[in-house]
Amino acid sequence: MYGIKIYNTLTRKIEEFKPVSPGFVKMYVCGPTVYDYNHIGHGRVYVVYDALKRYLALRGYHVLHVMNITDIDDKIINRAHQEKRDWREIAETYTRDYLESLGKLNVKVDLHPRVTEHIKEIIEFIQILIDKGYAYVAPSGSVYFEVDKYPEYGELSGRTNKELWSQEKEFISEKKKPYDFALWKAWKPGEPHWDAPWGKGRPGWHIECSVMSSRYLGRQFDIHGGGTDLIFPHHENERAQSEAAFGVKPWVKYWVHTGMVMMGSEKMSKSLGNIIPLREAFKEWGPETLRLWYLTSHYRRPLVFTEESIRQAQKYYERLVSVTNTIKKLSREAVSLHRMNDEDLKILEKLLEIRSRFHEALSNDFNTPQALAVISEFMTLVFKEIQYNPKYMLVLTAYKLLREFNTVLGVLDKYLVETPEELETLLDNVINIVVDIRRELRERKLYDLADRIRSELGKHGIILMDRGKETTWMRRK
Ligand SMILES: Nc1ncnc2c1ncn2[C@@H]1O[C@H](COP(=O)(O)OP(=O)(O)OP(=O)(O)O)[C@@H](O)[C@H]1O
Ligand SMILES: [Zn+2]
Repeated sequence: MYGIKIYNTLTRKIEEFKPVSPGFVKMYVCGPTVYDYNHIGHGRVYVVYDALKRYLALRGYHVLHVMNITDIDDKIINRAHQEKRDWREIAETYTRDYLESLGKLNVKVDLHPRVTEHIKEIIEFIQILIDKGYAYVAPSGSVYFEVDKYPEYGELSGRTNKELWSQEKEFISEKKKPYDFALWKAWKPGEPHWDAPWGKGRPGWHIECSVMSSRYLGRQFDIHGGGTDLIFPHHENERAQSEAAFGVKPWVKYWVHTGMVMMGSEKMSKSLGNIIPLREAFKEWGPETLRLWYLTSHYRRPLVFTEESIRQAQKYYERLVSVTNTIKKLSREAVSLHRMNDEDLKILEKLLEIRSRFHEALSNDFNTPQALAVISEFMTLVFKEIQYNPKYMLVLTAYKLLREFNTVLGVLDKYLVETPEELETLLDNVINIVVDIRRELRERKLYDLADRIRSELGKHGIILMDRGKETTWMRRK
């Protein structure tokens, strides 16, 4: 099997993937600021890391996936003021929308830490930075990270020129340097606040991710994700804070960033007003199509929204459903044969070669569009060859492969489970076979075996009634 390789934004190279602890992958992804409905740009981040996690799990790793919820922030406070609502209510409303969206997209996150539930840890972390001389308290009571104390600043984003570091201009008058950034924001009237040793206030944005990732994943972990829009300043700042506080290098082994969902040549963004909310997209195209659409482009590339590209994803999804139904039908009807001819062997080899290329694509910097192209070849093989040569072994192998593909795609779950009706039919068929064999046993006067079958089935509520040579049966409800 292919070794997994992944692109690391920090080194700008595709690297061999080796987690800090063998077999255990710790992954942190920057989640949403819950001040508005999620749009289809956010959905890409959710789906890409979920699919990556599923692939790593398929390759035998245990993955712990943490995604934070930013439930206190300038954007939430502003929204609360605009709408004259409590900031907690705003956060609650859009957290619900976020969690519902994940459910629809079939994204499973292991832990969802919220900032407001980690204020104590945030204060302790800031205190460490102050004690170690990396942070200073301004006269207002705000606390800033002193960027000049961390020599590696700018490496992640490739901004080696300090001129390009300037941020949080509104605090410029009290910062030592224009590029220092807030760890703690002093309280202003009308704003939520918590008590801290240097005065009441609330956490800055970047500190939460350093704190919550280390709280759940330890002081060093494997994958840190989020959109490319977060590389500067957010991830640059997170890295500076964490490496300064822990003295561990590297804090994160692989920085993995997803490209932006674009509207034409612009990033899809609330502030530009060019968004499509996820909940509308679900109604229009369905979550499965959307999930596949995200995977049609390489995760590092921008993904430009067009109706045509979504329609293509929809067609692909319909074909996947159709191939699933075909395989299920064949698996019910296929005959088990003990012999295999050369033609069968060739098809079996083709199936296994497809499987191998599926893994080759995904293990090489998680190339999902290539994996989808390989699955497309698989579908053609089922429709053009296996359908007309439904040997049990070929059908079963195809079924197994489809399940394996879906482990990553995550769009066929409802088609791959047997429905209650299908299970009923299966059970009826199995009982009929047992009853038939029992009739033969009775004909051969092997009454002890026949009686044992009747009493064993009886224990499971299946009652056999003999009348002469014939046997009828019923299920005790
Ligand atoms: N257009 C987009 N395409 C892909 N990912 C995006 C897009 N916009 C935001 N993200 C990602 O979604 C996650 C949550 O982002 P966050 O809540 O900070 O978004 P935001 O910046 O508030 O959105 P907006 O720019 O629309 O206001 C982050 O990982 C971010 O990188
Ligand atoms: Zn973050």
